Amino acid sequence: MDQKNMVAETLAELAVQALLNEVNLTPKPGLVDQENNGAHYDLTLQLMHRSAESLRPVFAEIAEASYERVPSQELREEIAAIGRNGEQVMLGITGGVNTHKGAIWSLGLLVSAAASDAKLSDPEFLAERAGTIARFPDRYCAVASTNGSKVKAAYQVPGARGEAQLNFPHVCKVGLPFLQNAREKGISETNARLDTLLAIMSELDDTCILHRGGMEALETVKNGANQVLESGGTSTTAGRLSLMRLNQRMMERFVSPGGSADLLAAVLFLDALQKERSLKGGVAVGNVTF
Ligand SMILES: CC(C)(COP(=O)(O)OP(=O)(O)OC[C@H]1O[C@@H](n2cnc3c(N)ncnc32)[C@H](O)[C@@H]1O)[C@@H](O)C(=O)NCCC(=O)NCCS
Ligand SMILES: Nc1ncnc2c1ncn2[C@@H]1O[C@H](COP(=O)(O)OP(=O)(O)OP(=O)(O)O)[C@@H](O)[C@H]1O
Repeated sequence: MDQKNMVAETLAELAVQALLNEVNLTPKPGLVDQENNGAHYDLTLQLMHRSAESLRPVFAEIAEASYERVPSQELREEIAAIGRNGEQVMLGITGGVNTHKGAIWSLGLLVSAAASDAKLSDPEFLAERAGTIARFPDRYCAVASTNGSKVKAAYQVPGARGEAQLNFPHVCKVGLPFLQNAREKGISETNARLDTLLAIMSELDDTCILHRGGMEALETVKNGANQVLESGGTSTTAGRLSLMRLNQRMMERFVSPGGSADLLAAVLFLDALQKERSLKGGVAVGNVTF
């Protein structure tokens, strides 16, 4: 196996593991997890697993296409075609159900950035490069009426595309520092990840929530997530009770934070990649890697 294949296989494995770790994390409010299907009639844990596994070749193809290439419009358009095909692969596996559309987008861009230079390990630098790729126009992008496009027009929020084009602020400025901080406090890995999800939910304008429940539901979710963290987080009894109340409110409104789940997967991907590349000797100093 040559270097390019090795990089592609490793990145695809890390991306799939990030998706599996996100969906297996339990108990998440509104989302599919090991206890229940959250606010979803058409999703199950098994379907999410099958969908995640089906995306391995898609992420590998994105990595191969991006290997040792600088960001450009050409690269953007090439990986967009692979990403769109990935959505079809996903829909074929799930019988038309959207399991991982947002995740293909966010992780696909981060995989592309990581393949462009196999020595890069700094999460913020990788997110910045992914943002650079996302900011190039894609001439072949269909003007589709999606849930996200309707909500973005109605509420003037950046959505999945904006989050990437802004260099993933909810991953780099919210999720990753929160995860790191929770670990330093000695909080268990499961609770640290749950708290990280809540931190993202407390700030993100998630178009999944806006689409189903409008601004009132989004505010309820943001405030509720904040309350869990202010009660001490999911490792405390008060925090767990607050999480149960939030989950109940979300189930009543039938809303689910799919965008926050995708960005948690992005956090877990960048975190695992940094560990993997640091072990192999890639040391990031600021924006320069030696
Ligand atoms: C940008 C995408 C997600 C479409 O965005 P749009 O807002 O129209 O989408 P839609 O409502 O169908 O899905 C958005 C999904 O993003 C996630 N999401 C929601 N809110 C957010 C947010 N604020 N930040 C990040 N992700 C979010 C959710 O999972 C949601 O389901 C994407 O499907 C796309 O354009 N793909 C084209 C292929 C491509 O360019 N790929 C590039 C590399 S893979
Ligand atoms: N554990 C999870 N549970 C549910 N959704 C998730 C999970 N992880 C990620 N997601 C993301 O959530 C999105 C699916 O959310 P949702 O079902 O609300 O979207 P939709 O099918 O576009 O809208 P709707 O179901 O409101 O018509 C996917 O794009 C996926 O990436």
